[in-house]
Amino acid sequence: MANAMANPPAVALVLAGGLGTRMGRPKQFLTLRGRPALYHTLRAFEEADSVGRVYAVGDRPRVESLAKEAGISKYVGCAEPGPFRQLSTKSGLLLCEEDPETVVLVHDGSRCLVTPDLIDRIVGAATAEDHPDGVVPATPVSDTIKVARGGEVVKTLDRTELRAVQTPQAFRLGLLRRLHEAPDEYLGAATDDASLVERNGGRVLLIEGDKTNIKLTSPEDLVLAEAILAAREGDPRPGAST
Ligand SMILES: Nc1ccn([C@@H]2O[C@H](COP(=O)(O)OP(=O)(O)OP(=O)(O)O)[C@@H](O)[C@H]2O)c(=O)n1
Ligand SMILES: C[C@](O)(CO)[C@H](O)COP(=O)(O)O
Repeated sequence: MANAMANPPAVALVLAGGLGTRMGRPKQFLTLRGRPALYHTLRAFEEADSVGRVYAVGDRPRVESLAKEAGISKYVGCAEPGPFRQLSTKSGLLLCEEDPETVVLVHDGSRCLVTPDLIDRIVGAATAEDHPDGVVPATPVSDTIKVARGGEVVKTLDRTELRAVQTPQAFRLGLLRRLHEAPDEYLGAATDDASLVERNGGRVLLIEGDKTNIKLTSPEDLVLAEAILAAREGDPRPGAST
């Protein structure tokens, strides 16, 4: 009980706005294994013990009806999306009514293969004694990454130091909300939330991510996502139940 008081359950902020330009349509409502992508995302947070409440950002009527269909008992509310990712995060953070010390998990709704295990590991690291300013799941990079300019290689990076980062990313609610008071141009240059903490001099801890926690970005990702879900459900034939 004392431990539960020291570490109140985290809240999740699931981003589901955006146009899906690279996918050709908003991807959070695309069907995977017979369910909208966002359904799978919300279910993972519902099943994660470390999460007490779930907020979303997106088209409110659609998100609410989906949360109901998915049986999300932790669902609290949905904020209006902004014109780009960080303004959607900001909008969602303003809806969160918890104490500033509460851990907030910002997650791409389009990472619909996130697991309760990964979520709980992130919260565990965020509430550990050494109290990092941010916790981010990451995987080693397997391709060689080159810096290019005008179609020509400028240099090749040392990939032993490179990590591909994912969401959920965990922070203290008060800190992340304060960092989102920055001008829109500054927020617009950030491609994830952790980079705002880094630029503010904060300490961001990396924990082992999950290779299957892919982000639906372009059409070919759907094939992979279907296959991963099928394997998790013990079905060797991707798409067989859709
Ligand atoms: N204005 C935005 C843009 C993105 N997102 C969310 O942020 C996550 C990552 O965004 P991204 O993959 O870039 O989505 P889109 O902006 O829709 O895609 P694109 O860049 O191809 O248009 C997604 O879960 C998306 O729903 C959001 O809530 N609000
Ligand atoms: C936050 C993120 O998922 C970390 O990998 C990624 O930066 C989002 O990028 P997007 O272009 O907004 O999809």
